[in-house]
Amino acid sequence: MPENFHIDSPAALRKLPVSSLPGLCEELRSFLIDHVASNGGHFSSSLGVVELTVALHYVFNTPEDKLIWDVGHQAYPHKLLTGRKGRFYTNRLRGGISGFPSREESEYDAFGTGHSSTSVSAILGMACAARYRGDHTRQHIAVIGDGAMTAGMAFEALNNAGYEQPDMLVILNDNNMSIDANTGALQDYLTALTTGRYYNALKSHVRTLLSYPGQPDKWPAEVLGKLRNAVKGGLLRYSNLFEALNIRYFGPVDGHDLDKLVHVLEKLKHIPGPKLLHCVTTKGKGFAPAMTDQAKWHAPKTFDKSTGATLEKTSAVTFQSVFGRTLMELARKNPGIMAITPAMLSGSALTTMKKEMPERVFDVGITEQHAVTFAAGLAADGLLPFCTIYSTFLQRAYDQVIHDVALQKLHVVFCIDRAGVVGQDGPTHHGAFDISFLRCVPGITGASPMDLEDFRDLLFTAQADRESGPWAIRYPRGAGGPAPASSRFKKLVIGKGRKLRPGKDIAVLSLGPVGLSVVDACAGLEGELDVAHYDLRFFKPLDETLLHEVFRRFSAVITIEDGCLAGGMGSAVLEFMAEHGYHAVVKRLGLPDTFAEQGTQQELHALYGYDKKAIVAAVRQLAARTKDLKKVADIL
Ligand SMILES: Cc1ncc(C[n+]2csc(CCOP(=O)(O)OP(=O)(O)O)c2C)c(N)n1
Ligand SMILES: CC(=O)[C@@H](O)[C@H](O)COP(=O)(O)O
Ligand SMILES: [Mg+2]
Repeated sequence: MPENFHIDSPAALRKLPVSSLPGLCEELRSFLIDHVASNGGHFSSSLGVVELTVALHYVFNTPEDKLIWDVGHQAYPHKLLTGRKGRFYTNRLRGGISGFPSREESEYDAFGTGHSSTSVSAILGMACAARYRGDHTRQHIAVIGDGAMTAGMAFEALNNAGYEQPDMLVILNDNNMSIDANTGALQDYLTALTTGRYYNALKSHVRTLLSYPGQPDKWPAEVLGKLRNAVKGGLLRYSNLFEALNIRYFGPVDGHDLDKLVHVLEKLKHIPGPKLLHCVTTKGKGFAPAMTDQAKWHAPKTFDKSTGATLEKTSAVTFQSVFGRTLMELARKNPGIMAITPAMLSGSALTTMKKEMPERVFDVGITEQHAVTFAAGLAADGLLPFCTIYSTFLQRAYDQVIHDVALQKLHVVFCIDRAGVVGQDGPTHHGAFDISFLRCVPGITGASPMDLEDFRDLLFTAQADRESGPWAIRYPRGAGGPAPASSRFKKLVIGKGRKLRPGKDIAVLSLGPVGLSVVDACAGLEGELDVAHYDLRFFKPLDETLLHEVFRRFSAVITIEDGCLAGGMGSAVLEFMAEHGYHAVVKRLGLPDTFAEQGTQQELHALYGYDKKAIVAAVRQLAARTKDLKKVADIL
């Protein structure tokens, strides 16, 4: 057994001599490589912060001292060192530990994360709370990556911290990568800092100047003092972004050098006020393939650890690949089309388009709010932005959707990726709420394709009519049934659904790819029940003609959506029914009023009652119930 393998608590860690720490890091790395190779998960960010994690828990008195991991996808070594090594085999699995820090899971997880750029605000809140209580001993540390630092929210927090001046430490983990290459002027600035071109070079020139022999004798003390103040307080301070915000800047420091890290962190413990330590690390450190192709190894599926070869090969055509290809196809014909992604270039399948037409694809950093208003600006000036955002991250930009796009009737097409349950990322990442929060925004056209061909047609239709205002097209993570049969586009009628199957016993209304499970369920019920199936396709505007037909013909209706029930498509159908005075028994299937847990998408569809089996059961149950009701009505 490796020497330090038993270390799974910071208390035990702190008993080790500093000289043992590199050995522990090696063991943690090899555990991580083994684990992710056989289970998949977030990988290279965790590999990059092994030394930093060990040093932080070594120097600081966690969990009394508060430590927050931004995004939290790099927190695997933190989990291993804080009592979760034994349960780590359940990481991201249904019922297992979360892939992100979670307050419910451990007292060492000072703040739940998953979405980016929250750590500085949260640690500032804790630091101010401690100050208010008169607690001046507790330490407050946030670890934030260079990608996460691009978000407005991180800067809002720094701005506030520089003003409030509580004792807190921000560790900027600069690995020069987001998921894909980090973009933006900030990254250039950080690179300049790490290569010592500006701030540290200036600092050292100033030091030399101020200690030049003989000078103090020649210049009057008052003049020298003024010069010193001017240089230190003005020139030096304003040549560093963080110093300019009243946050003391330290670094850059090699984030893999344990001696150095322990030494610097010990020192910083005793320096009051807000401080930022610029730590330089390598994403994927210790696993050669991950250091070579860092984007690919952000969150791999299972792989062979000796070769780096992927083990899970799938031939399924995904919504993402169809999206990437279709948008390029449309953009070749329509010069107004632009693509925008807030730091999810490869996840949103825009990498190829970026290569082919770089000036028409904007990776704007982790800036969902900016991404939406930037798209609004492009649209206001006559271009046709396809603003591609994961459903869960669009939550951040709700006001921008309403105020900057919808209110001004701008033709922005929101491509809402990862809609519905996403799988093992769990509650922080499920795209549960978008139908509900978009359905109430006036003027938006909201749609969800059932299959890949329909998806292409929706994308085509969304760009075809410049007067159609904002669009939202939601689609899930992963496979979308058979590949599109046709390479031609059909212009769809906005707000029109389709009847996929006539029937007389019961009607099922579906929205999006869950419709494919309904198709299977109906086939399974053949000969037993005659089920009608309607694909609503649009959740706004609703297809009122279709709904009149449904409620005139059926007294039992099931609605199915991959999203939350509260305010969702089923709710819209109920509103329609009430408004038009129809009476029917309506059973809604979708996500209940809880935060959906983690698990594979299939597991979650089953758990929340909208996989094929659950649909069959729901149809049978509702059919039996309405039969009974009919009998009672006949007797009465
Ligand atoms: C609000 C939000 N937008 C996007 C993401 C997706 N995301 C997760 S990690 C990541 C990159 C973060 O880069 P960085 O902070 O530098 O950490 P690294 O991966 O380099 O360790 C992105 C874009 C997210 N989690 N939250
Ligand atoms: C931590 C984070 O937010 C991303 O890494 C996210 O897990 C990516 O999800 P996809 O794998 O669905 O792109
Ligand atoms: Mg980074």
